[in-house]
Amino acid sequence: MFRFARFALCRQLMVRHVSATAKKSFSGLGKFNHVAIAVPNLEKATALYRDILGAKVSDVQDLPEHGVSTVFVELPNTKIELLHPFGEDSPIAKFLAKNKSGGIHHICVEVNNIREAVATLQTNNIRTLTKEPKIGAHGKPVIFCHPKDCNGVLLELEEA
Ligand SMILES: C[C@@H](C(=O)O)C(=O)SCCNC(=O)CCNC(=O)[C@H](O)C(C)(C)COP(=O)(O)OP(=O)(O)OC[C@H]1O[C@@H](n2cnc3c(N)ncnc32)[C@H](O)[C@@H]1OP(=O)(O)O
Ligand SMILES: [Co+2]
Repeated sequence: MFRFARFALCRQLMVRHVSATAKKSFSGLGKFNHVAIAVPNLEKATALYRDILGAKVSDVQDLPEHGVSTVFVELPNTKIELLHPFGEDSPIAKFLAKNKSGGIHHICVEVNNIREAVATLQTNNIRTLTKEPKIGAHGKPVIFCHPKDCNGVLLELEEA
C-alpha cells in the first residue's frame, strides 16, 4: 500500500515536470488529416488504390510551390496522399532516390491556429522547414516540422 502511494506520487511529480518543461502549449492537435506515401509511379499507385483496392481517388493535382503532384485516396475516416516529384527541386526527390519502391513520407495532423502552433514550435526549438506556412493541397495553411526534431517522422500541421 505504502509502495503504491510512493509510486503514484513519483508519477504525479514526473507528469508535472514534463508539463513544466514544454514552454508554451497551443490549443493542441486536432484530427488526423492524412498519411502521405511517396511513389515512383503516380498512375500505377493510383490504379492500385482505385482499381484493385476499390477506393475513391481524386484527380491528379500539380502543386509547383510544393514541388509535388498529389492524388488523394479517400477513406471513410481519413485520407492517403500519394506524392510524386513535380519540377526540378522537389523536396521528395532524395527520399525517392533512397526508397526506390516508395515509402511512407509524412503524417498530417490538424491544428486550429497554425500561427500559434508555429510560435510554440519555435519556442521549443522544433525546427520548421519554412519560416511561414504555405497553402497546402486542401487550400489551407500548412507547415512541416523537421523529422530530426520529431522522432524521425516528418510532421505536417494543417490549419483546420
Ligand atoms: C502539399 C502538401 C499537403 O499535404 O498539403 C504536401 O504534403 S507537400 C509534401 C512535400 N513537401 C515536403 O516534404 C516539405 C518538407 N520537406 C522537406 O523540406 C524535405 O523533404 C526534408 C524533410 C528537409 C528532407 O529533405 P532531403 O531528403 O532533401 O534532405 P536530407 O537528405 O538532407 O535529409 C535530412 C535527413 O532527414 C531524413 N529524411 C528525409 N526525408 C524524410 C522523411 N520524409 N521522413 C523522415 N526522415 C526523412 C533523411 O534521411 C536525412 O537523415 P540522415 O541524415 O540520418 O540520412
Ligand atoms: Co501532405
